[in-house]
Amino acid sequence: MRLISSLSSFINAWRDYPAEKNTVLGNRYIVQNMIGEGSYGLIYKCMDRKSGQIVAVKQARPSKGSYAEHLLNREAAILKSLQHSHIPAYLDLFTDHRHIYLVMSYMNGDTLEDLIFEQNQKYQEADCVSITMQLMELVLYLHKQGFVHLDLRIPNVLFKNGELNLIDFGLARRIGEPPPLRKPTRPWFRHGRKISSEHHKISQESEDLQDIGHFMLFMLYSVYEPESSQSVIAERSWQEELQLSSELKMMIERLLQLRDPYSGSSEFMKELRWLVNAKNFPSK
Ligand SMILES: Nc1ncnc2c1ncn2[C@@H]1O[C@H](COP(=O)(O)OP(=O)(O)OP(=O)(O)O)[C@@H](O)[C@H]1O
Repeated sequence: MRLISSLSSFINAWRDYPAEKNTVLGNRYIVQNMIGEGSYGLIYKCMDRKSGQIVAVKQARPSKGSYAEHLLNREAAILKSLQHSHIPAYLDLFTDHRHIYLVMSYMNGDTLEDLIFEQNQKYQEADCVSITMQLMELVLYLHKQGFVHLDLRIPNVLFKNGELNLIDFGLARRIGEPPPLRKPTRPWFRHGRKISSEHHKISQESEDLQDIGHFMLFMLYSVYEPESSQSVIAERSWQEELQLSSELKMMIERLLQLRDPYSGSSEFMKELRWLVNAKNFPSK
């Protein structure tokens, strides 16, 4: 059994072996380096020899077969319908040696995941609120266009010189469209209260809002220091571990549907703006 599983991982690693520097994809895009490796895609920074532009080229991960191709095709269709300077622009979709590639504009920045876990950036409440406002501008745009992102996580937000870019529209869909074939699971924070079955009946817009709640908690945990006096590490909820203002705590609880959920992204944005004014936080 163990032999079969190590053989299959070996085969998958071989199938997903990334393209080398200077490989020409689709007879047009020259690989500079691989910039990302997600569960469903391999992403390269390339030079488009036709336009001379630097672009991002995402290949459906060969070992993930038709599901990865399905996600890449969806992502291409959605990017085609969007036009925003902080969302990658659709440029091309092509097949080369039976592999599918999506070409999009190259977005600058480090992921918020790298900033927190590799570069040890710390986000206080004011930073968290101002970054969330920037992200919400994009989420509001998406929702107004009739789409939901459904994967608003720290590895999908890029940050550079105070500018925020949103990527990875592989799980995004039109509001009202049936869910994708399957959806990756994500880590959840321990809550002070159990989520009732009532709360599972959530609209798609509020799925994005729930993700924003977790997104904010990741930022806020960057300044969390466990108490050294605790001899036994008891499991505590985020409400107990983080020292948040009562207003922000209540807003996150509403996002996570632990109390009276928001009616939609506009209501949450209105509250965020109110909080920025009330606390005199920088809005950007
Ligand atoms: N348009 C882009 N511009 C710059 N970098 C990008 C772009 N798209 C993706 N990347 C880089 O590649 C990484 C992985 O991309 P992406 O999240 O789209 O892949 P994925 O396979 O869908 O990943 P996941 O398993 O996290 O869903 C990103 O974290 C980012 O560093």
